[in-house]
Order: sequence, then structure tokens, then C-alpha cells
Amino acid sequence: MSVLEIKELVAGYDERVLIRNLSFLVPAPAFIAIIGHNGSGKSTFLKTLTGHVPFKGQILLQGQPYVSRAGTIARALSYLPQKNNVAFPIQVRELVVMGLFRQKRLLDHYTPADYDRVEATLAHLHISHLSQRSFTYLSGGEQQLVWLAQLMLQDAPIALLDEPTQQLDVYHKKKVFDLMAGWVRENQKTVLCITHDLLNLLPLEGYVLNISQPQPQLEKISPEVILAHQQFLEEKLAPAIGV
Ligand SMILES: Nc1ncnc2c1ncn2[C@@H]1O[C@H](COP(=O)(O)OP(=O)(O)OP(=O)(O)O)[C@@H](O)[C@H]1O
Repeated sequence: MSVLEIKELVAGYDERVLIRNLSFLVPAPAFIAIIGHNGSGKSTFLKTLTGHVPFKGQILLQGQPYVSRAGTIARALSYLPQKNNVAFPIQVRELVVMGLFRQKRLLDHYTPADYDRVEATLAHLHISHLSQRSFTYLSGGEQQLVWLAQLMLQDAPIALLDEPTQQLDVYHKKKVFDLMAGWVRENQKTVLCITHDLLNLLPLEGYVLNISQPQPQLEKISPEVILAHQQFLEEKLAPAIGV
């Protein structure tokens, strides 16, 4: 059974098709970097996978057709959007513990054991010192690391991340790419990660999918492949064609 299969996917908005006839197969847990120019449709593709953008074609998650069972989809996917705002004051540990929501019933309380898992995850990300801080006062990069902690607790087999390293310094960018590589290698997760940080991909095992190309397909990461995509992306994006 494949982890993820996309067959002749067409997706976009009323006036614009952004993803046209995309097909690929991820047979086993893997890291997939989704790259492309600004506005090429990378976020649109992830939002298609989360059910927020209408599509034609087929999406199979762990062998199940996308439209078959909503519960299956929710359990299979975790998603970290590009912009994730919190409009109320909340402590970091309270925000991170919400990552366990799938494992809880509606009125269940979080237990001391749940908070132990939160602390262990924060420690794994080297941000234990943020645990008691108020989330809204953290820096953009610190907030991004907190969202990653919450995503890790969700523990879904397929993680979708929209530019998780966008606001991070070079040290933390590298750490987060190492972390995602670890999820694949040690926890058999599949990670689809939108990024503009092509150089960070060089040491990784996995694939790139360049949404700016006319026929995007999975290509194994190697220095040559990354360099070719870097050069491709340094050119202007061809204008998208309307429906
Ligand atoms: N809900 C929407 N309705 C109509 N058009 C939209 C909608 N959301 C996004 N778009 C447009 O679709 C295009 C692709 O947007 P998308 O966010 O998928 O690009 P992206 O590749 O993720 O870009 P970036 O690298 O800048 O994050 C953009 O031109 C955007 O304005």
C-alpha cells in the first residue's frame, strides 16, 4: 500500500487552475520538498490535500480514496499552515498540548502524562525554556518552533508543512530540516514540506517536487538536481494560464 498517490490532479480557484495534471506516487515513508516560485501554487497543493481547495483527479492517502472517510483523512494528516495566528493569550505548553486532540474524546482533560509528553517534545526541540511563556509574546521564529512541537505531538503518518523554516535563523533552519529527516528515518513518517531554502536540502535524503515546472514530478535529491532547480527558479515564473 502506498503512503500517498496523486493521480491526474487538477486544482485551483474559480478563475485560475494552478495544479494541472499532477501525478506522483510515494510508495514508502519519505521526505518531499515542495519548491517553486512565489504564487506558483505550492500552498494551494497542500490545501488541496487538506480538503480546502476543490480538485479533480484522485488523491489516495494510505491506499484510501480521499473522499471516502473524513475520519481516516484527519488521522492520516497533520498540517502546519504558513500563517497561523492565535488571537488570545495562551501559555506555550497549553498550545502544544492541543496537538494531542486527535487522541482525546470531546470532554477529556489533558493529564499530567500528556504534559510530560509536551515537555519531552519541547526538550527535543531545545525550547523547554519557552514552556511557561505566553505564546503571543514570542518572536516569529520561536512561535514557529512551538507550532512544530504541536505538530510533532499530533503524530500523524503524513505531515504537511508550509514553509516551517521561513522565520528561522540559519542554525534553526538546519535543525528543523534535520528534525524532519529524523521523522522519516526513525518514525517512518512522510513529510511534505514547502520551502524556498534549497541549499538546506543538499544533505537530505528524499525528493523535490517543483510546482513551477510544467509537468512537476518527484526527483531524488542530489547536488546536481538541487542546482538545476535553483537555476530554473532564478528565472521568472511563466504566467499561469486561466481556465
Ligand atoms: N482563496 C483563493 N482564491 C483565489 N486565488 C487564490 C486563493 N488563495 C491563493 N490564491 C492565489 O493562487 C496563487 C497561488 O497561491 P499559493 O499560495 O498556492 O502560492 P505559493 O506557491 O504557495 O506561493 P508563496 O511561495 O508565495 O507562498 C496566488 O496567485 C494566490 O493569489
